[in-house]
Amino acid sequence: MARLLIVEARFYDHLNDLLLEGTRAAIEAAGHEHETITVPGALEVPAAIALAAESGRYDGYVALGVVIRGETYHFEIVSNESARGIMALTLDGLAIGNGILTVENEAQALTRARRSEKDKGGEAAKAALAMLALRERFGG
Ligand SMILES: Nc1c(NC[C@H](O)[C@H](O)[C@H](O)CO)[nH]c(=O)[nH]c1=O
Ligand SMILES: CC(=O)[C@@H](O)COP(=O)(O)O
Repeated sequence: MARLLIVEARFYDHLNDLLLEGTRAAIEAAGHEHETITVPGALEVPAAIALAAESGRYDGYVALGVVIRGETYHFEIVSNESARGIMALTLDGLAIGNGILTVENEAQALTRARRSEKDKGGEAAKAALAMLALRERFGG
């Protein structure tokens, strides 16, 4: 049984609740266990994963959050830099699924967060599990 850490950037409570539902369902359906920690925003997710990885307590990670475009360039910073940080961690060998939504509006977020629709939270969990299986296949 694998232990996954869900790292959620809780910027929009109602959207994160939907993402978490899909993520947790996917992990439990695969017979694994999970814990959840919360950070303020997507920019804090990579560092939180890095800190958790130092503990050696987790086999994989799921990053969750929602970034909705506002009026300024900050959308690009938050979206691109959180993704870049997560990608760097995956290239260091961590099994991570990235379920941080980067969208234009709440309607786009709702469709992707709902388990009954695009279920991006479940998708991210399955990606983390797939990478964990791949690492185990190669003896990591
Ligand atoms: N606007 C959104 C943010 N912004 C906050 C940053 O992620 C970060 O917490 C802050 O800059 C302090 O370091 N975060 C989201 O997750 N979603 C947003 O829409
Ligand atoms: C994605 C963001 O950081 C965004 O919510 C910030 O809004 P604004 O660009 O209007 O300050």
